[in-house]
Amino acid sequence: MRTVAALLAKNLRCGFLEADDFHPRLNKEKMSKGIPLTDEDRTLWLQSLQNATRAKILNGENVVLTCSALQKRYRDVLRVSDPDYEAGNYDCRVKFVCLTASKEVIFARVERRAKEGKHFMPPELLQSQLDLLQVDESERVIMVDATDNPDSVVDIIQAQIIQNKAEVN
Ligand SMILES: Nc1ncnc2c1ncn2[C@@H]1O[C@H](COP(=O)(O)OP(=O)(O)OP(=O)(O)O)[C@@H](O)[C@H]1O
Ligand SMILES: O=C(O)[C@H](O)[C@@H](O)[C@H](O)[C@H](O)CO
Repeated sequence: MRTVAALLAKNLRCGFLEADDFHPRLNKEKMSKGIPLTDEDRTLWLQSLQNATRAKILNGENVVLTCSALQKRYRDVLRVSDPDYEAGNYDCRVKFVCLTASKEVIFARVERRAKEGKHFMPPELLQSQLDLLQVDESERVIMVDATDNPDSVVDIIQAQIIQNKAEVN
């Protein structure tokens, strides 16, 4: 996500936030030992992400946030960043993009990155993340194939955002 999000933010000429930077040290230590976080571990983290994106929105800015917002209830916390959000209104200012790939592709990418010492996330945690992933069509999450090259992925995301806007208006 970081790869694609950084490019998207550059194209949109806006800021970019990485949710991993908001984890307390204990959460990162837990994950690096191969222990999945609990909902309790995620509560303050999601709240701090909500605060950060809300500050951008209130300042009239766009922002791209990379975040494993795996569950609808996590995404709902982030939707509240939009001061005009009304529960269940999935056309609010907070848009979600889910980058999709097979478990094998994601595992290989995460494994390579971990071996290079570039990230705390061990690939063994992937299954616990996939077990939590929940996306319902009615939520209008934009689904994009992450096996394309990053430039194409970004083009597709931008086109999809425009199309969704046209459908709502
Ligand atoms: N479209 C792509 N094609 C090939 N490799 C990619 C692509 N996108 C990302 N990668 C590679 O996959 C690895 C993980 O990518 P990235 O760091 O963007 O993922 P992430 O979703 O931010 O991960 P996490 O959620 O664990 O932080 C990186 O080594 C990156 O170079
Ligand atoms: O809620 C969580 O379990 C965490 O946020 C994870 O999703 C990782 O931090 C992420 O996948 C690695 O970037």
